[in-house]
This record gives sequence, structure tokens and C-alpha cells, in this order.
Amino acid sequence: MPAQLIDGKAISAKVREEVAADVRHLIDTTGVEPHLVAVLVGDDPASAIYVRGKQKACEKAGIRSTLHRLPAETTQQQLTDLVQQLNADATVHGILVQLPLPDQIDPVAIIDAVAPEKDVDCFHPENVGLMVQGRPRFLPCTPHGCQRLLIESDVETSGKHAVVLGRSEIVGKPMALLLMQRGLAADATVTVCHSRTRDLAEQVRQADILVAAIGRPKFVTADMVKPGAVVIDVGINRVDDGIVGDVDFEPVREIASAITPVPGGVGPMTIAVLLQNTLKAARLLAEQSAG
Ligand SMILES: Nc1nc(=O)c2c([nH]1)NC[C@@H]1CN(c3ccc(C(=O)N[C@@H](CCC(=O)O)C(=O)O)cc3)C=[N+]21
Repeated sequence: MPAQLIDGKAISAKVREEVAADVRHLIDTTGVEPHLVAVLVGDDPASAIYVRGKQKACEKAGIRSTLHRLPAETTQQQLTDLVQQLNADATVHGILVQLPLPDQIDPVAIIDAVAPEKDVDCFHPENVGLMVQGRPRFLPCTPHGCQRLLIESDVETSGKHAVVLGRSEIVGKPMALLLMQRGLAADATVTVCHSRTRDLAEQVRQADILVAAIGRPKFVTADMVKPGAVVIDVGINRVDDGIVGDVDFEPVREIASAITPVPGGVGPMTIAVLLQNTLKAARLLAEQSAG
């Protein structure tokens, strides 16, 4: 029997409705209208699609969204100036600087420049530190989106062996952390695999829950998946005929017990969590000004 399909579109719609209700409540009780500002430097087509998805989702959830488009030649100083201006703007609650940035810009310096209270990506070291210590301010959008998919699909993770394929700062590393922490969609025994892992296929085959975030099209083949495993595909790889994940979907679907599709899996969840974080940022500000 093929695996249950984990419907990220449907689950993200539910999360966005929760956010929309909470946004209305925040506006009614405090007058604060959550506001997300995205900054896009250059014109990477993949980034442009993400930005459009975000703006539409914001609109539907009652969150104000602004897009700053800067030319590809923008300097480090110019981008830093814009970030500082947004930090100082009390009407802005969330700041998202779209990655990757052009080569002349140091992404770490830009991430550090974003006010931690407005860092809805959860990339700033203060927010990463809080998350590592299990007292998060924000949760990283894609990893937490994956957790929510597991929760909504009633996947038991406690005591299970989770394998995270990929060790990026944005997905793999925080994903492993969230899965090993105490709590919902967590309490797992976690292995992180990456390009230097010896016997990678053998390691991946041990997974009860597999999160593929390696950024290589169809990297995970059916022979690497334990029968009955739950497979979360974070990959968004552009190929000639559209986008494919990091998982060879059709054959793996015959072996797994549940699997996320691409598109329609993790991607929409990333956006839904971004809205949750923007709401949280606005709420924190409202509480602060209420004293
Ligand atoms: N500071 C920053 N934060 C990010 O979170 C960030 C970023 N930079 N840079 C780019 C990547 C990429 N990313 C996506 C999120 C959602 C979809 C998404 O919703 N995709 C849909 C549609 C995809 C399509 O049809 O092209 C899906 O998977 O179903 C895609 C890509 C966030 N990123």
C-alpha cells in the first residue's frame, strides 16, 4: 500500500487560519497591525516565487506586508542601512532578508544586524541561542513547519530514530535540535548525516523518521528507506520540468508509511510558520508597549 500523503497545503491552510484569527484578536484588543517586511536583493527567480507566496499569505491572514527590492549591485553598507532603518521603524514587526545574498554581501553580518525581536526567520544568534536552550522566542520556519506536519499527521516521534539528512544552519542543524528536544514532535533519537558521512545509505536506512534537506534532486532512493518510515522532503530543486524534492517520490512512496510531496509539502508550511512568527513579534511589541 502506498504511503499516506502528508498534505502541506491543507495543513498550512489550517495554520494560516489560526494565525488570521489571532491577528484579528490582536488588532481588536491592541490596535497593533502585524507588519512583515521582506528584503529581496537581486532577482533570483526562485526567491521571487517565495516572496510572492509570502505576500499572498500575509494578505489573507490580515498581516501587512511590504517588499523592498534592491538591485543586485547593492553594497553591504546599503543593505545594512536599510536593515537598521527597519529596526528603528516601530511599525515594522518582522524583517526577512531573503537568502542567498549576492557575493559582495556577507550574509552573517546582515543576519547579525537584524534586531532579534524582529528576526522572524530565527537566524539571529540570540534567537538561535534561545532555541538551543529550549526557551525559544521564535522557531525556525522550515524546521518547525516540519514538526507541525508530524503533529498534524499524528506521527509519534518520541523514542523514535530520526535521521536528518543535511546540516545547514537554516534547516538541518535546527531541525536536528528540535527533534531531540523535549516536547511535541520531538523526544527523538537523532542522527545527522551529511556529505562526509560514511555509509550514508546505511545510516539513512535506520530512520523511523527521515527529514531530507540535502538540496540534491531525488537523492533519497527507495533502497535507502526503511519500510514504514515517515519521510519529510524539504528539498526544492529546480529541474527542467518544474520542481522536485530531495526524495525520489514515487518509488519511496511505495515503501514509506507517510510522505510529504513537493510541491505542496514543507514549502507552504515554511510560509505558515513565518506568519506565526510575525504575529508573535507584533504581540511581543504590543505587550512591551502596554508595559
Ligand atoms: N531569509 C530567508 N528565509 C527563508 O525562509 C527562505 C529564504 N530566505 N530564501 C529562499 C528559501 C526558499 N523558501 C521557500 C519557502 C516556501 C516555498 C513554497 O511555498 N513552495 C511551494 C511552491 C513552490 C513552487 O511551485 O515553486 C511548495 O513547495 O509547494 C518555497 C521556498 C524560503 N526560503
